[in-house]
Amino acid sequence: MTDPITQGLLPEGLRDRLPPQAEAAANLLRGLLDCVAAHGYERVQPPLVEFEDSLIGRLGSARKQDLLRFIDPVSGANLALRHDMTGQVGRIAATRLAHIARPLRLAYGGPVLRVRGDQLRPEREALQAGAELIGRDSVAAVAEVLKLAVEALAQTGLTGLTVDITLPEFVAELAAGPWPLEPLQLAEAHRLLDGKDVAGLRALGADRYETLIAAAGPAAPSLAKLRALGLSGRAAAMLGDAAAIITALGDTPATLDPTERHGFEFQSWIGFSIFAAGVRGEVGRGGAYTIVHPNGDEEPAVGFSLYVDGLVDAGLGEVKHRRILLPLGTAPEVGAKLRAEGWATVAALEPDADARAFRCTHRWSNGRVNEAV
Ligand SMILES: N[C@@H](Cc1c[nH]c[nH+]1)C(=O)O
Repeated sequence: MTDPITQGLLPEGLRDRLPPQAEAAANLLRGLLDCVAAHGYERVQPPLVEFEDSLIGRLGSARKQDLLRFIDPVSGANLALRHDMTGQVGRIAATRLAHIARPLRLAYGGPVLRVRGDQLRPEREALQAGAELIGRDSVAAVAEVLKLAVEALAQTGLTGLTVDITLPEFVAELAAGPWPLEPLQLAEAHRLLDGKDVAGLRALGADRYETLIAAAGPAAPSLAKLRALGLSGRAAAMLGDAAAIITALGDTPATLDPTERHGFEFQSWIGFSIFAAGVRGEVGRGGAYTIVHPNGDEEPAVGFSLYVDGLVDAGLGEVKHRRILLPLGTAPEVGAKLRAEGWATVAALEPDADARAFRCTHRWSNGRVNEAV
């Protein structure tokens, strides 16, 4: 009989990381957080588990069914595993760090858990690293955050970075002003735009919104098409702000889709996804959003979360340690000196140990470093 437990099987969507990927993941996380820290973002470490209501209430990004929930056997409270750290950082900013001057720059890294994987990413556990700039969601703030995300990803060795920008409130802005829609029509228009359903929009009498589908694409032509619509007010201001952010991105190619909302459930005026060559799915995601304080005050913020697993799977972050076997009885000072020089030393526990069997490229013998044979 093959019993899944004795076979060491894991529940669906969960996996072990083995050498060298486990170390690669830790290296990548450290590299990303070092980059963010160098820009003044200070690390916070929220817990893995919180009150279910706190994870659902904050930012409105999760529904009950998105969380792995359980009853705390100690307190009887309903708890859940975090599925994203942004809301937790918002909670910290709005409570324990409410008295700290804004803008407040915070960083975080750790595992998150989704109840369900999707086709692109069947894994349920993900290693997230991110930064949140709290107290601002201006063009300058968004540009800082987006450029930082790109810089952090680029230093891992990723290439072919591209940024997809969306304006999750743009359609609602048009519906409230220049291209009026009733609330029910707006909800339907959103749904049709999500499905890029031109015929549906016509049937709804929202023909004008068709042009938004055609306008999605590489940033410069997209902006030109959207500007040609001759909009004014906040919708026009959003386009101007998006243009400034795209300019700030410099050489990093960007696309603009003014209607995309999927995956941006809590982001406000701007959201973005980052992709890279050789990595399946997004390597990062972020945008502007609102933090609600205990007294009901609302505070703007902008940030990003990077997803480390795709980078590990692409082979990044692996350090090729030079491994040397120290035969039984080697003086401790020899090992200390070699480690100080950057070697990983592997101490033999028996005489005649075979360096290759311990995956060592070298062996200490005759008082010096020798290639393993
Ligand atoms: N945490 C969000 C991205 C984000 C960070 N800050 C704002 N938005 C996500 O992973 O989808």
